[in-house]
Amino acid sequence: MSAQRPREIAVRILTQHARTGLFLDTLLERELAEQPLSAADRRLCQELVYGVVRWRATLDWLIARKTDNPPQPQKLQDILRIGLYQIFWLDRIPDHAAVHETVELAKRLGLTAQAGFVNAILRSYLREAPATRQLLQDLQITAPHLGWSHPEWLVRRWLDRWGPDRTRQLLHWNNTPARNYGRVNHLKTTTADILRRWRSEENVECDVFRRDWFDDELVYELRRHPPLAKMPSFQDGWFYVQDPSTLLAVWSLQVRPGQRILDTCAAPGGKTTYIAQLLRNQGRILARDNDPERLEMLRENCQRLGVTCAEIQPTDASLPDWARAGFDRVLVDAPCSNTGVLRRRVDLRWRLQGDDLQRMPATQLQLLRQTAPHVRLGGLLVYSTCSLEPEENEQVVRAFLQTVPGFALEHERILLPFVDGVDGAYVARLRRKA
Ligand SMILES: C[S@@+](CC[C@H](N)C(=O)[O-])C[C@H]1O[C@@H](n2cnc3c(N)ncnc32)[C@H](O)[C@@H]1O
Repeated sequence: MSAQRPREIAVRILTQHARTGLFLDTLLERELAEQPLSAADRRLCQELVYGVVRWRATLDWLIARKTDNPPQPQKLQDILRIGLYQIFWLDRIPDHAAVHETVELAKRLGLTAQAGFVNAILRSYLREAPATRQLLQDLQITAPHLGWSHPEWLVRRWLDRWGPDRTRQLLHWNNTPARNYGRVNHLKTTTADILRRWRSEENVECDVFRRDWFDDELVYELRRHPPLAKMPSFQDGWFYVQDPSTLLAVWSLQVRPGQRILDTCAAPGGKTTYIAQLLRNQGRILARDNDPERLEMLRENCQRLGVTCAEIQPTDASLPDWARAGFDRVLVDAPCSNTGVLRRRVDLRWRLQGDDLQRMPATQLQLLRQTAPHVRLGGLLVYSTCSLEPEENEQVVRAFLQTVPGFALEHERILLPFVDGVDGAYVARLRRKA
């Protein structure tokens, strides 16, 4: 196969994504594995794909202003989006190069007849660039769902709840590329050793990241690093990549060595492996999930991180199960709408539907109800999500407390990106009365 250019690959991924609905990460991984691109071209391809999906509504608004019959056929629309994204969002590509490359791209992809149309729209925006930049800024105030490229129903509910300033901070957060954080795995190394290895052998630049829900010198922001999966320290299981918000649920569990812990929705294991670390592998974790592929990831992660205290079991936790009881700690890290992690999963905002927030709580409540009997008297049940929505958080917990006797709410907390500087997360700790 002849070498392909990053913009061509980006259009192909975007078109496939629109046609098949496959996850962007999957498509990117597949395409980039097949193409011999330089590191810079890979970065450009990734940036175009993620950027265009993230800013889709704003880009389409720009395109619609200049065309009579929006939207254009998929491939043409994607080419225009890529052109405009380079002009208004990517500083490092000179404007004229962005136009030239995009027009050539249209020709190479068989749209020779439309190349003049692409050229006309992009050049017209180049002429009006300062005014358009101002227009885009105004749009963030007058129509934030378009100005910040989010579903309108979601922005409306956030505005009702938090008002314009905080909502804007959240929308900005969601459109900012996510940072990578490594949690040091003390089952395999010490903080001093991994820092030495990162800096001297692996050319990593990192900063310690501290919050009140985990120990100091545990989490590091990886500001510069080689591809994570290729780092020997990653392969050796010296660290796990996760957002610091995910550690709050485990902190709430109050883990002590020797305990028996049930982790009902465990895959791919970010929390299971941290629980094992706090247990110092002394105690038992029963780690369950109902998704075979994710269970495989859980297995690999436990093995890589040296977790020896976990038994992994495929289980549908929404069904009754009387076989196991008497756990000191039970974690229900429930499937949810994921509205707290939209910056990490850029295509998710377009998959979300308003009725997800009616559908998910029933599943979440069912998981809590079926899991509750496994907690020993006096033990703890922690419920967590990465949703910002009350329907999936406090309302589920209230519905549980009203219908299942014998539990008391001990602690509840929501992490908000614009307050805590981490992804969104909700955690409630309930104690089973002795
Ligand atoms: C938020 S994710 C869990 C993330 C995990 N705790 C971690 O920290 O890496 C939710 C998980 O619930 C699992 N799940 C969904 N429905 C389930 C069910 N009925 N029984 C068991 N697991 C379920 C999903 O497969 C998914 O892995």
